[in-house]
Amino acid sequence: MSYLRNWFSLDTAAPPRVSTQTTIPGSFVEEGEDEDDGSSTAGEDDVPPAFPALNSAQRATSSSSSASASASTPTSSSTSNAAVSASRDIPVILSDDALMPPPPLPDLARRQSGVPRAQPQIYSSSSSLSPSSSLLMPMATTERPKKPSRKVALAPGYGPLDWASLKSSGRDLRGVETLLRIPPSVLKLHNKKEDAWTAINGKVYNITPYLPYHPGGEKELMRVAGRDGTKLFSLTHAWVNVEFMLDACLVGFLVSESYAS
Ligand code: HEM
Repeated sequence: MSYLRNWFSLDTAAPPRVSTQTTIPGSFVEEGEDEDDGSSTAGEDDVPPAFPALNSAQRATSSSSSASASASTPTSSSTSNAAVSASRDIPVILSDDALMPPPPLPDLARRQSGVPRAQPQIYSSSSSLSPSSSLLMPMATTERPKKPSRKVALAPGYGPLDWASLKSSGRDLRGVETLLRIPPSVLKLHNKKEDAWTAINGKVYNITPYLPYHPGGEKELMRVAGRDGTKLFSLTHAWVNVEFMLDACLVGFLVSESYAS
């Protein structure tokens, strides 16, 4: 308890109490309420380290106030060293101005109802973070699709996976022995459902086997039968990997009339 008294006691002018108890050298004396007078040699060893530390920033900033505090405290010659250091160590209570300012309010707490929330910093164009790294609701679920899907209902057994397994089945989907050089005049002869070719990005494909598998429907796909369908294809779905989808249907390469002969 003596160390607590040293910390918090302001009554440093009070004369030290003289212990009436005799201490037998070498015997253990428990540091009880009344045994320790702070003046014995053994008591000095038990004085806790100064708090704040002697070289701490807190002590440096509050040196003026603690100096005045100790100046106003009369010290008698009988006051122990521990008591003197205790008067210097009185914790200084900081005013609101001296305290660190509180952290800014989180964004949600600052929101007002009806007022749209400002774009968070991580969405700024200079940021490399994508919106998916935010805790906000994903944009995709809140926005309506710009255009309704024009996909058709495919017959059972004609889904994308069925097309993939047909491609890898080894069945002939080309209808030709070797890859050909095909001029536009030859291409336009293949414009019937049961014999439909189209050219996309310079490659000519037999699209007949793919017709029932096309998610956009047979009718749409037949619009490019017998001609160069590159433009219509790209306008409709440039993201579709036609080279991969129709690799098993490749019949040759589109060439100019003069080059074909
Ligand atoms: C010739 C090679 C073609 C291939 C391999 C092909 C393949 C595909 C594929 C994979 C899809 C589904 C796209 C998706 O899920 O996002 C699709 C959708 C579609 N395709 Fe094609 N397509 C071809 C040509 C064409 C052509 C020439 C047209 C004519 C305009 C067309 C019209 C459509 C339409 C309207 C859709 C539905 C798009 C939507 O989701 O709204 N396709 N096609």
